[in-house]
Amino acid sequence: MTAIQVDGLKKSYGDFAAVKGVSFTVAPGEIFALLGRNGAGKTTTMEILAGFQAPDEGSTRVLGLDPVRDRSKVRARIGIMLQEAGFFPDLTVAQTVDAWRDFVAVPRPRDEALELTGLSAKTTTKVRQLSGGEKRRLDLTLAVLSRPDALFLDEPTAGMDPEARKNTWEVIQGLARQGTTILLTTHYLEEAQRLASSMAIMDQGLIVAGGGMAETLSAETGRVAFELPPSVTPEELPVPVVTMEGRTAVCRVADPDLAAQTLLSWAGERGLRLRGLEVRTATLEDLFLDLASGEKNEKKEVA
Ligand SMILES: Nc1ncnc2c1ncn2[C@@H]1O[C@H](COP(=O)(O)OP(=O)(O)OP(=O)(O)O)[C@@H](O)[C@H]1O
Repeated sequence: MTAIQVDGLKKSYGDFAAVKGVSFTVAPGEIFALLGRNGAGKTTTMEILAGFQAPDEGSTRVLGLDPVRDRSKVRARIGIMLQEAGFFPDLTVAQTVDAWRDFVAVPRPRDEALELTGLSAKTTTKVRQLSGGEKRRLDLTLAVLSRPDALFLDEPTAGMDPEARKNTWEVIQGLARQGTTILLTTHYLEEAQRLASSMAIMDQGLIVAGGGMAETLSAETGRVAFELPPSVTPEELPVPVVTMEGRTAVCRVADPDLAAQTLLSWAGERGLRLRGLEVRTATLEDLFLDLASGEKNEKKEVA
């Protein structure tokens, strides 16, 4: 059973192909991150799933329904938080939530929704007096009012301070634990890595990497970095150095623990210290940088 299914999705704006054949699935209760640079096609994909736009080609299913043909049924069961919220600036937070509750069949009580997103203290504040991060939280409040089965969150934590971001992660994780399927986009890779169990990285309308977060990252090379001892050249080391970042030697290896052990015993035999030794498995950021440098190399080869 899948909550969201996308097969061969394509969408153009005039002559410009924004999404060029995208496929992925999201299981019920899963948090799925759609990642990629500005203009990669993430919002377009999300808007099609939320029924705001029709695809040119391909099929999409949300909770087993067609987001265009079964638009009203889908809308009743999903929550949406897009990049730009259309609030009335002169309404208070409470008035905004109350107005929105009128559109929802069985809405959460206003106070419960505001408590959930950490906005209880701002009930009587006018929307135009909210900070950027607080507006995102108000948007999230409206998205969860209907207790949706699937949530679409386009950059949900943009503009939030670290504490608000962490609180929002907890809200999102809590909703997923209760069974809500969540598709989110974000430019914060640490956020995606922390929240999502699956992901797709889009570039120029195509998925260039994707799958389970843990599986994808464990297939990537890890990183061992340390300060190169003054008397040593990178060529002498028992593990190949890929880059020097100032005096820091960086090795990219499949098994970073083993590489660190090899380096430490090599240094020990020579009475050397590897200051600032850092050993870690791959992060999403490494994957992004690898994709970007692979692309650069391809461009060089073509040139
Ligand atoms: N209504 C539109 N008309 C024409 N071009 C559009 C329209 N909407 C989006 N595009 C273009 O399609 C491409 C993909 O846009 P999209 O908003 O899906 O990207 P994104 O991955 O969400 O980017 P970001 O991270 O900046 O939000 C961009 O080049 C954008 O300029």
